[in-house]
Amino acid sequence: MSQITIKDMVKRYVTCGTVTMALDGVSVDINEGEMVAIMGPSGSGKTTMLNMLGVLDTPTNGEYFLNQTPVEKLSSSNLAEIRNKTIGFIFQQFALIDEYTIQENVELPLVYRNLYCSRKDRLSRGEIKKRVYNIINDVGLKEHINKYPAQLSGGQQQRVAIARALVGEPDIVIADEPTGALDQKTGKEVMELLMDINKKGKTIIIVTHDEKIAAYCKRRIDILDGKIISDKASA
Ligand SMILES: Nc1ncnc2c1ncn2[C@@H]1O[C@H](COP(=O)(O)OP(=O)(O)OP(=O)(O)O)[C@@H](O)[C@H]1O
Repeated sequence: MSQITIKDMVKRYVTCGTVTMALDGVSVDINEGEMVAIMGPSGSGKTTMLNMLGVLDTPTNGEYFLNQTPVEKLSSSNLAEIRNKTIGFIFQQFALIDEYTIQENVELPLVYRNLYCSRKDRLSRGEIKKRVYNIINDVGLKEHINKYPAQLSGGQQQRVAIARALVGEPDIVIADEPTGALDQKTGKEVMELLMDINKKGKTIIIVTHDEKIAAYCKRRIDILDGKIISDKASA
């Protein structure tokens, strides 16, 4: 059964009387455990689609079912919970907080979660520390846990961002050009890490314009002018 179903999704922007169809009738199903690349030239609608998949934005028309639940029926607190618990996000420029240590950056999703969840579901300080340590260890950065982002290389910073995306144990990881700010060798290491995470059962959706990065994914969806023009297994 599909984890994600999008049906006839349209996103229309109107700026100074000019209409842009950023998404023009997109339909797609993504199953649990898939690793999917979304590809297309600049302006084709990739980021718009990612924003929809991540429930960061609402479509003009169309439907989105996440685990068979219609997203449009969810309250804003349910949506916030999905963004915190069900989906982990990774961005091109890492989006780490410079003034926070690696430990503090990675624990942020759990700190936010404690603010809204019921008292009985709250994680103790000790549990948070343990989960953060384990995930930082998994991405190979335990000796850097008390450093600040500026003291790490680009590849290491992206590993921190991956740890932060995973610490809440999401089912789906969404990555927007995760290797875009990295050299080729470091980008390859980050993709190998994402492949390992996918092998553990997480669904991974990556926006990229890089053929080499798309080749790590089992499925490739090409977008042009807001429409899916191809959806197939990677060669
Ligand atoms: N907030 C907005 N207001 C108006 N138009 C927008 C807005 N966001 C995106 N667009 C337009 O929608 C279209 C799709 O943009 P989108 O950012 O999704 O493309 P993209 O494929 O991610 O491009 P890139 O690879 O350059 O990031 C573009 O024509 C863009 O100019």
